[in-house]
Amino acid sequence: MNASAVTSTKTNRPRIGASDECDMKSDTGELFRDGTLPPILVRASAGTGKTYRLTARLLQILIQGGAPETILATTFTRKAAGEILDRVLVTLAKASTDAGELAKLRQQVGIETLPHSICLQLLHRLVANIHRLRICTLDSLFTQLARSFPFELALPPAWRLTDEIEEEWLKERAVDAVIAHLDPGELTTVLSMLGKGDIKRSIARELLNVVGNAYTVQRQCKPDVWSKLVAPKLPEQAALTQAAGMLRTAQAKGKQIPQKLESVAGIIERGEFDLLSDDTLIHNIAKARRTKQVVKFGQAKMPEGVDPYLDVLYDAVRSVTLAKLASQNVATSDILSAYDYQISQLKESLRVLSFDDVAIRLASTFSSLDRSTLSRRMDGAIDHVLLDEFQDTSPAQWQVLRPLALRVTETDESTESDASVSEDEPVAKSFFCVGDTKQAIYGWRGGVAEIFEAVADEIPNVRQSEQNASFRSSQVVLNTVNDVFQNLHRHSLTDDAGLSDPAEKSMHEAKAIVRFSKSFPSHVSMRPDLSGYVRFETSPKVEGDKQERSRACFQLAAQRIAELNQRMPHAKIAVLTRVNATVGRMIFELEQLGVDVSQEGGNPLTDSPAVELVLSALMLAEHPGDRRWWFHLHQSPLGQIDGMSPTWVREYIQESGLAQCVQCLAGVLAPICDARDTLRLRQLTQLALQYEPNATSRLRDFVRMVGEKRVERPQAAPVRVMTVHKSKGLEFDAVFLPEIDGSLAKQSPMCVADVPHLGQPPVAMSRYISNKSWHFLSGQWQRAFGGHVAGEITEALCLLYVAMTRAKQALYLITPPAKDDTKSPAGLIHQSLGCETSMREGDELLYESGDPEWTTK
Ligand SMILES: Nc1ncnc2c1ncn2[C@@H]1O[C@H](COP(=O)(O)OP(=O)(O)OP(=O)(O)O)[C@@H](O)[C@H]1O
Repeated sequence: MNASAVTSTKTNRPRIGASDECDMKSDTGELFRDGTLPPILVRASAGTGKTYRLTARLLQILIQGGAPETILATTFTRKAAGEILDRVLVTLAKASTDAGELAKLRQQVGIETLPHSICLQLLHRLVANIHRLRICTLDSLFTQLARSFPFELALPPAWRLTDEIEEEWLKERAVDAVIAHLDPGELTTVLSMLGKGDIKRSIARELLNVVGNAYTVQRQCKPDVWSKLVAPKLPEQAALTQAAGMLRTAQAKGKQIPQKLESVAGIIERGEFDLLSDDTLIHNIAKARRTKQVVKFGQAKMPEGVDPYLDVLYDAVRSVTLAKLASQNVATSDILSAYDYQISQLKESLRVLSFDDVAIRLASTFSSLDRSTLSRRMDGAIDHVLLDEFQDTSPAQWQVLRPLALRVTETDESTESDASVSEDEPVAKSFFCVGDTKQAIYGWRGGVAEIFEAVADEIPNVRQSEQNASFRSSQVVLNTVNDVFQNLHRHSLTDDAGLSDPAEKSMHEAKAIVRFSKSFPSHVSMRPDLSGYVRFETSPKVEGDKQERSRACFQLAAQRIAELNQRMPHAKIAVLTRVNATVGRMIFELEQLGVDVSQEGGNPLTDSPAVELVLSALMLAEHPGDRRWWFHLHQSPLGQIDGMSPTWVREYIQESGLAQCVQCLAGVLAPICDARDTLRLRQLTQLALQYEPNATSRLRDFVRMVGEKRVERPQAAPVRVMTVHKSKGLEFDAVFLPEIDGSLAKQSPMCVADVPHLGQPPVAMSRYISNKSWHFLSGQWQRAFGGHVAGEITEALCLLYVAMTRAKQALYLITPPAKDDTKSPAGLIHQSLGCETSMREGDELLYESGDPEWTTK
């Protein structure tokens, strides 16, 4: 190794470089020569140290003299960004003084001669320039970028970002405005089109649903995306009349077929084709055409000679069905345009933007900016791009990142002539991207795992590497993970994978499962010393509905957790649920057993009765005539305040502000509060302080915000409950999955997008139709619908993978009794693991591996 420490003459910063003759190899396997780090894309399985790898790259750049302001590292959460920065600083600090730590750092960055002194110099330099180092979330990067391009992005002066709650309110207000601007005739027509023929009970709810499902996706598309699905023409009237006559008079045996033909002939004559959209005969015609067989009805074949007339019938039904879908698409497009107008007006008047708004404006601006303008306007060039959790990047986000990524990977002259690059210094630029397509669980927020694949195509000379050795999980846990995901083909769900009929939803589902399974790499543990345990069991059999059955799972999980918590009070235990709604139910079961439990991401403050009292006082001021609030306050110390009345509260707020008033009311309640309520009241006052600068005149807006905003306890309890989505990036000694019984596929989507080019916006969009009607669709649309379904199944598998791989040592899987081949995660696990005991009975141990008496390391 011939590495030497040098100091860059121009910038006077510490720098370590490799000689021309010698490559250096770090323990991450990256080679670099003379200050050049190769562009690299790492496919890293769960627990294999993405953060470690990214931190190593960051340190390599810094040690080679990369200036902090030229580095951009993005990750998924603010917490992860903080962890990366901490690791860089702590690593350098330790390596400055400790020989052992220096040896580790040398190994990590691949520089055997790295001295203490350089680490110390770097540390000083970094601390002095910490504000210049961009380690942030994409949201935060985009906000910074937006501030550099206010005119191009047409941003209103003094704009601010909305949060999720405000965004929901604005959405509701915009939908109300859309409804108010439709005349009653338009409203009925639009709703009947949107709701597929039914006039929905709640107009606003239906519109909110449409907006929630389609608005974000369609914003990135061309305006005509909703008109791409075109219905074929109805057959000529003469052909229809002839078909009706021929079908009616066809010589058919038996009773069933003549009756059917008579009935369809009548429908043809009356032109009521939509009655046949879901008809078995129509399905059979479609199937016979696809399989090149004769048309059957029941067991019998259709009489000879009617085929051409059945074709006319089929074409007519197809035309009418697709025309209806096309008109629903137009109605959806109209509603979304009206909504876009209203929400844009509203946001402009309030001078607010959401993260999505910023990303979309940036995406369209960045695609037309040249690279040197980009560098100049961003307060200097970014020479090093490091992207974490890349699988969850959305197409719009990639459009913003792409020019930055291309700038640091292209070696053409335009990039070399950037003003910010000094001529006597080697151009040190680098690109690093890490992610795991098996963990792509944010499809619903616009994340598209395929973008990961697109990077491999778009970034010139990018090297690809894969890492599957986990520093997190025990081999026992990983063996189960390997067995589950590599044996998914054992489930009957994959039986249709051999089909070649794109009109069959089950084929797309089956193919997605087989694809996932075939590309699943074997995971190995780097911690052979770690004891581990996996247990898969059914909960007791209970009478009752689904709610009761899942309650039995939660109770069993709570019981096992209470035992574990008693045996190992310091073990970190997590219960991961599929949906938010069940988090509270699980917490309830644990609290019943006296387990100290907290919720990741927090609960709304309304989980405290003391907070509820303060909110009642505010509601009383807003609605003096409503006795409910009086009644609530009456028995509490707030009811005893001298002169307490709606006027008293209103005047207090007018004179001293909302936060002061909340603090005063909290002070009155303090003597009767336990530690938990006291903390929640303090958090309520803080929330009021944050809310005050942008407060509306209506107190109920504050009350509603408190009811919706999640506020975390400052310190997590040893047992935590959260959704799988929230658990991303986290790890626990033991993980409980008590909600693996739900269907793998989500409910039918509201709309489907046709995305022929990876990572690009959709070229066409349509409302969804049920699988029974897919045969009416063109090949292009069948692929789009199938692709959507496959994407959802893949996401469900990703969700299970993320959940199982959060476990360091132990994994507990609990399901209610069910059929063995049930189409749920539990069914997949049961079949993949080859469990011999059936899932049908309660209290059954289905699978066990490792040491039930495992202990934490
Ligand atoms: N090279 C390494 N040597 C020792 N421990 C490591 C190494 N890399 C990572 N670890 C440890 O392994 C665990 C998992 O690392 P990390 O969280 O970075 O994984 P990850 O790839 O981001 O996982 P996931 O994608 O599942 O969130 C952490 O406890 C981390 O400290």
